[in-house]
Amino acid sequence: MKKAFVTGTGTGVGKTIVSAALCLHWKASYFKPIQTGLDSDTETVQRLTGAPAVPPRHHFPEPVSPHAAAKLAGAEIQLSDLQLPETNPLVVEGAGGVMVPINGQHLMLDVMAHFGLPVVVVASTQLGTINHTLLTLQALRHRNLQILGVVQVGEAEPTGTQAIEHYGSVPILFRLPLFSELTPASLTAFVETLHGF
Ligand SMILES: Nc1ncnc2c1ncn2[C@@H]1O[C@H](COP(=O)(O)OP(=O)(O)OP(=O)(O)O)[C@@H](O)[C@H]1O
Ligand SMILES: C[C@H](N)[C@H](N)CCCCCC(=O)O
Ligand SMILES: [Mg+2]
Repeated sequence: MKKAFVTGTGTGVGKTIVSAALCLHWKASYFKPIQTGLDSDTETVQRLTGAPAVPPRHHFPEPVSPHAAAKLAGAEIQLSDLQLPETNPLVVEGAGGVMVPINGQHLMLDVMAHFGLPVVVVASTQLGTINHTLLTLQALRHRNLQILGVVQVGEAEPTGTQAIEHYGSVPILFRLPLFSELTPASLTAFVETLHGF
């Protein structure tokens, strides 16, 4: 099944760029159910891939946690409002990391359980990633969510990679290097090197 929910160890780790890579690799559609801030991850993915995209269910202007962005907009995100598109293959991107609140009682983890998709965890290769990644994996397993693997973003760092594989009992699907120029061509060239999933 070429469907995944792309989460990460936090905001700004590279979920959108990894989602774009997966959209190219799987020839998948893209869906970002909850967007906060004036930037649009959907526009970024479409610029880099041309992938079909389902518009966000919620897009709030304040670049803060979804629960707060909704409140500032005089709204509230309901889990029942979030419907998974039928399209296949499909890449869904969360907002921030797994413990990000979407309303007064639900977290991004609840959105992931609601959708029931296998999960890809995006993590930096920088120092600190072992702790962040193992905590994220523990939270996912606590909710019995299927984990496809970890995608690392950044320069190769074998100590962290080996520790995450060993202590996290999880495959590293691939490592996305930092591109000096992030373009459809450079991302496509990288994706052509991917095999096996
Ligand atoms: N492999 C990469 N090479 C170059 N720049 C990158 C790479 N991955 C991410 N970036 C840049 O780092 C910043 C954060 O990446 P990105 O937007 O993918 O994070 P995110 O996890 O999706 O954040 P959010 O939680 O806001 O959705 C962006 O400016 C993006 O262009
Ligand atoms: C605004 C940012 N780009 C994301 N859309 C939302 C990140 C929420 C992070 C909340 C937190 O973990 O403190
Ligand atoms: Mg993003």
